[in-house]
Amino acid sequence: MTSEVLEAAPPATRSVIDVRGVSRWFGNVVAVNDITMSIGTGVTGLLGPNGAGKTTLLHLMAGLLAPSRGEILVQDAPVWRNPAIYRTLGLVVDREDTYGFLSARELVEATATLHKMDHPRSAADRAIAMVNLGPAADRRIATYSKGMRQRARVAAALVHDPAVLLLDEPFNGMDPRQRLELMELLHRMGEEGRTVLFSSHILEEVEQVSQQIQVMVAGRLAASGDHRAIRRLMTQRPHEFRLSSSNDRSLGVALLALESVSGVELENDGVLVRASDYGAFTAALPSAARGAGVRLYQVLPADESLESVFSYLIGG
Ligand SMILES: Nc1ncnc2c1ncn2[C@@H]1O[C@H](COP(=O)(O)OP(=O)(O)OP(=O)(O)O)[C@@H](O)[C@H]1O
Repeated sequence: MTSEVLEAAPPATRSVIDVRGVSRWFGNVVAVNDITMSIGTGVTGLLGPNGAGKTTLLHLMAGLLAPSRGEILVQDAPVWRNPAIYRTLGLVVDREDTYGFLSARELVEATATLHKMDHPRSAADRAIAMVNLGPAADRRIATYSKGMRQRARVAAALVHDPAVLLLDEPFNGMDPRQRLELMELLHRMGEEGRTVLFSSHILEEVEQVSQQIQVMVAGRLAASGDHRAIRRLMTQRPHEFRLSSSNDRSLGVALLALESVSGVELENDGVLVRASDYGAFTAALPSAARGAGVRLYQVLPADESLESVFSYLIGG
């Protein structure tokens, strides 16, 4: 499985974004390494740890960066050196800086004017309503919260009603309510037949919004498919847990009898358990402890860092 892409399920719809053997390097750094993927309509999550190359890939898709190798098509047209494609695309970059002296309405309207829309004012009103920024739209952006600023940028990216919307870490810095609102907006846009691709380094976040997930690690495409299949790939793998209980030795003995456990180690203040199957182990643990007459105090994954999950996925 080392460098092979784990194809968990075929894309649900016809391809809108076609990435064909694309690489991009900066000097010696290979940010995107020979990626081939197709993204259909609806919402797709681009999941990967920091530095995986997500931003670079999104910028390549938006026609902001030239591929060092390969090509990207959006609706069958190449994106690089093709300004006409900007009508089709909206990009929300992962940056805080927006012109703070403008109001959201001015920013969004200016963007509509740049797109040479016939009625920039009404297009701006529509986009602002879509992101629920109405009451604050005439205040200076400098006075906004992080989440509001993000929504102003989303409105600017949406103003020309693009078929494809790309968002780089759009949930960063949002509070739970703003997050939910943006999730609903992305859902709605996907259901309307648009192609929405957003990046994130949080699996739970991606799962909540998108059926389809593309996983990137160290510049490469590590896995691709339906969110349930990706979750399975990430959970049905060797896993370590640190447990503490009323009697660690008895617990250790009981756990060794489980088929899903491949090793048990007594530590100073607990037990380290190696489980061959995350799902099976967590399901069996409570009754195993009960059966041994042991009270569980704490169950903590010992290797839950996202990096360890990803390095497992790419066989590292
Ligand atoms: N303009 C550039 N010049 C040199 N190196 C770059 C440039 N842009 C990106 N890189 C490098 O390419 C790699 C991928 O970066 P990229 O920002 O695309 O990753 P990412 O997945 O978006 O990560 P993050 O979530 O941290 O932004 C990193 O090693 C980064 O340092």
